[in-house]
Amino acid sequence: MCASPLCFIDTSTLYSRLACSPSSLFIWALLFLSEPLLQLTTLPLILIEDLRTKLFLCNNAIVIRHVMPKFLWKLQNRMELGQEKTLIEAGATFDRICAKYISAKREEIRSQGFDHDHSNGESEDLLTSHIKLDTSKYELLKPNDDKFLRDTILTFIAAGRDTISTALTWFFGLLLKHPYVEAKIHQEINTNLPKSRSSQERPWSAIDRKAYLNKLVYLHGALCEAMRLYPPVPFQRKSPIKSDVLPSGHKVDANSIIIIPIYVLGRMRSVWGDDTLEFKPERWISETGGLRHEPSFKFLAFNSGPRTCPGKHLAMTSMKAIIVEILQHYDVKLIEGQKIEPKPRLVLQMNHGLRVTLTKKYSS
Ligand code: HEM
Repeated sequence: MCASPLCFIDTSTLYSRLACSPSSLFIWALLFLSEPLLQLTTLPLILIEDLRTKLFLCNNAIVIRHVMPKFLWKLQNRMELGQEKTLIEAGATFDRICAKYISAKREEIRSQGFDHDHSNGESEDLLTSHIKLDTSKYELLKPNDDKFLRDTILTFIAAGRDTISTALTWFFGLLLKHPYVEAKIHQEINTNLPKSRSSQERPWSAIDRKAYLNKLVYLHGALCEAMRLYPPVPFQRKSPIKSDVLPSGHKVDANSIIIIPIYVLGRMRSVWGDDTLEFKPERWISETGGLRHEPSFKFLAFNSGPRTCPGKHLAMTSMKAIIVEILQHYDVKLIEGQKIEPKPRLVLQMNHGLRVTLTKKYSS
């Protein structure tokens, strides 16, 4: 039975809050007890909100650096003008937040003892594990340097936040226009996931939960399909350090700029077939019902080669966990009459966001 719509929301904002909020970090922490290095640090909520706004502004400013002549943005930077002023202010906010957080974390580690034992299953967050790095093994890493720790936090927050929120927004945009895909995902969830447990029962362990999510092959395929059509990182920019010849025979000079259009590659008929523009999760399912492996140099959403996204598995599992939670507890409907189109940015957000109604489901 469904109640009347609970709210109307712009999901792009919601997911970006979620991907940055302690609650999603909590979900991630639950899921990844076995992969402590991939856990994000948990920042206090009020700092997260400030940071979220500043990171959003940076996204625009960084794109402008790609299209504006270098001397011009460098001049703007020196004079603290325009988008560069935004970047400088965002940098200062970020430094302030990180400085507080790093010193609090160092204090916490000091009070618990450097060799605090985690063998009881208690997890260690990313920042803690970086502060405790064994410098005799990792000579280039500098755990005593706050700047190194700040840059590490920035890399993980920037790389994991907008990408996940964008992928989820496009996923729901496509899903809600393809009711048969939605029905198949519901069926897969109902078949594979046990109903919610009573309060007497032992809560799901991270391992149980990860194992359930691994069974959701069709959902996995649908997510890959959404990212094939709308890759959160729509292009990549690379430069060779010395002149070279590409496998295609093209010569490239040292420092020349090569743009790899991932959005375009995901839509090429010669790569994906005549139905390339259709949203077909079946593309990712093998004859035996398992996942069809597509090489990373063909499906480039997470990049390929030595710089492949290290958060790939974390991202896939956390996105599946979020989708299952939403679909199990809410009826999600697209608000009619909205224009859904991409906004060409560093991260491929929707131009006007995605407006949906959420109706809470009640079990009868
Ligand atoms: C849907 C989600 C995600 C997508 C589509 C994605 C995609 C990518 C892509 C395309 C790159 C390569 C960028 C380049 O070299 O130009 C990358 C790098 C990276 N990603 Fe992700 N990512 C996602 C989620 C995450 C998450 C959740 C984390 C960590 C918590 C993460 C951490 C990183 C890091 C640290 C790098 C830099 C790796 C390097 O420079 O070698 N990503 N990601």
